[in-house]
Amino acid sequence: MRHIQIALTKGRLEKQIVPLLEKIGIDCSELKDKGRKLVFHSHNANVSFILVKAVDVLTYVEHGVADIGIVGKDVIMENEKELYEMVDLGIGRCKFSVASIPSYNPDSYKKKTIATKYPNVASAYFRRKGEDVEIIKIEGSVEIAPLLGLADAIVDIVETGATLRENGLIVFEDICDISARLIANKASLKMKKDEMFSIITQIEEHLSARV
Ligand SMILES: Nc1ncnc2c1ncn2[C@@H]1O[C@H](COP(=O)(O)OP(=O)(O)OP(=O)(O)O)[C@@H](O)[C@H]1O
Ligand SMILES: O=P(O)(O)OC[C@H]1O[C@H](OP(=O)(O)OP(=O)(O)O)[C@H](O)[C@@H]1O
Repeated sequence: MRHIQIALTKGRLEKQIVPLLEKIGIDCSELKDKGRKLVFHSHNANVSFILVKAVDVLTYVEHGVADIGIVGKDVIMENEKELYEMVDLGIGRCKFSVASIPSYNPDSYKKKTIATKYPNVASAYFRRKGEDVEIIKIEGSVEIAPLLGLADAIVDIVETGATLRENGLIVFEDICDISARLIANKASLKMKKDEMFSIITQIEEHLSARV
């Protein structure tokens, strides 16, 4: 069996993907007891894992350093890359929404300012609606922007809605649902076809048996 390198998004998704990999028989013991290490090996399969930031998962997979990546649809939508999106893993579920303070008027004709960590997703959404908006890129804690008047509204991820609620914001429009995806390097799918499809098919079978 040829070696398969899997790039995992550090944080939320990493924790949710481990049970799925274990269900298809890939040992993840090093990942569960990881300390500060960033590279891990499976003890029963010729598979290793790297833990990187979400957008870097795309970069490692696009360049073929990783054969497979696990990353949110939000990150795929924001960053155009040359890779294959193979499986909706059904984990890391959340949505993209437009949110603001209750006095925000989404139908106003005044040009709006939108704060977001996802400028490409936000501008594409408003372009589709035929609205010309100004986008301000923010790196985190985006909910503060409408509260302090930096922006009229935000485009951000909503999962439980707690962050919006606790900051007095409400959802005005839902843009789309998000979940984690298995992505693959194009060349790896050809060069390591058997190993790649063995992993992908087992994951698909496991997911379809669950529903
Ligand atoms: N409540 C949530 N907030 C953010 N992302 C979520 C949430 N729920 C699920 N996700 C998914 O989990 C992925 C990883 O989120 P995580 O917060 O771990 O990383 P990040 O926000 O990209 O990184 P960082 O916080 O280090 O900037 C997201 O890209 C998204 O697809
Ligand atoms: O609907 P909820 O369950 O409250 O989750 C949504 C929040 O989680 C994310 O932030 P994250 O924790 O990644 O921090 P950030 O603000 O630094 O991006 C997202 O940007 C929202 O702020």
